[in-house]
Amino acid sequence: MSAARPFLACACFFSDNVFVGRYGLHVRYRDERQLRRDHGRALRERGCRSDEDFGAVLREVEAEVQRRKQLIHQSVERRAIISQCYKPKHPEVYVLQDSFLAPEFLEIVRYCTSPDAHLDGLLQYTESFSDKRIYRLPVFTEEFCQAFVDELENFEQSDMPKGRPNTMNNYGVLLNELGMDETFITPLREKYLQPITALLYPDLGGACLDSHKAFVVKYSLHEDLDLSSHYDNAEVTLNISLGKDFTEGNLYFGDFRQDPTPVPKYIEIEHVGTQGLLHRGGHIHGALPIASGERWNLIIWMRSSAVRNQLCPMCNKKPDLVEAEGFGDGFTETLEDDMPETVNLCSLW
Ligand SMILES: O=C(O)CCC(=O)C(=O)O
Ligand SMILES: [Fe+2]
Repeated sequence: MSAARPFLACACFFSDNVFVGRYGLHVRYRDERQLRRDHGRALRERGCRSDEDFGAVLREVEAEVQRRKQLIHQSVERRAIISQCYKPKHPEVYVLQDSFLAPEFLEIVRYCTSPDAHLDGLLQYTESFSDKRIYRLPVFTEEFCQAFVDELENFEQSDMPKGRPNTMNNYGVLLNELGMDETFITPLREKYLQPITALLYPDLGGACLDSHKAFVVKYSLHEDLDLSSHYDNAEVTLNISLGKDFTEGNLYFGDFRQDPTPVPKYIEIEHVGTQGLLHRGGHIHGALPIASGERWNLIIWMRSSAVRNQLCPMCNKKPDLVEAEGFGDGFTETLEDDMPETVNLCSLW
């Protein structure tokens, strides 16, 4: 079974999807000539005109590639330091309990795990947005969200080493470094979320989401205000609003990555405290700037090795597998025996 195998990453992490913040553009980077050839025009169109401008982009991209190369090692070190030295303010929030979850969410999970559960039945419990396969559902209680954000602020104010949540968000917390994967996020994914995603996204491996990357992102007026358009390194994403109070900062969604239209139509969706939005990871989206307050979200990028082993969602090629720590990027080695003529996404459905 794939679950027993170590999780791996795709080598494209060290060259593809490098975000150039100042021009809001994702680029691929092998060397300077290739960067000019592949992205020179798009960069010029966004205002990168002089040699100095281009030099600054080159330095930013090279620094990001270097950061990625050191990432695994540094993350392991941070995790060790945090587990030895950090004193949680709310130790109880590290271990998932039913009491953290909204009664309506537990009701949805009960429905999805019942023998006759079906998609139309589930849709009675959730709010769906147009035909985009985006769903809103209650997840946590207010009390849990408050205690969790208070805990994260305590961590933020501590002198513990902190990593960036992903290549685009600068502020937030990587939950595996806080030691929350085993006791919180994995049980949440396996026991509560998977019955739901199995009905909503069977074609994306929703019944066999076997790993994740979970982090909290934070926006405030003097930190990140918004998030540029992107797609996630995930088959299915859950984005839960933890508060605090904020105005504006809606999410927007455009096309599905593999299905772009010439003029994408965007829809805006408001984030409601304690509630989650489920969407396909490959759905292009971003967050509009907040106008006041602080916006904290728990993001869970859920991955299915059965799906991504066929095609890496970040480079759109057969993954070039490289070793990784923990869940890596959710790939596993595919053995000859696993490969029927047609891809058996997952034996559970
Ligand atoms: O801030 C948000 O609500 C969106 C975050 C997001 O899309 C991401 O981190 O992948
Ligand atoms: Fe995202």
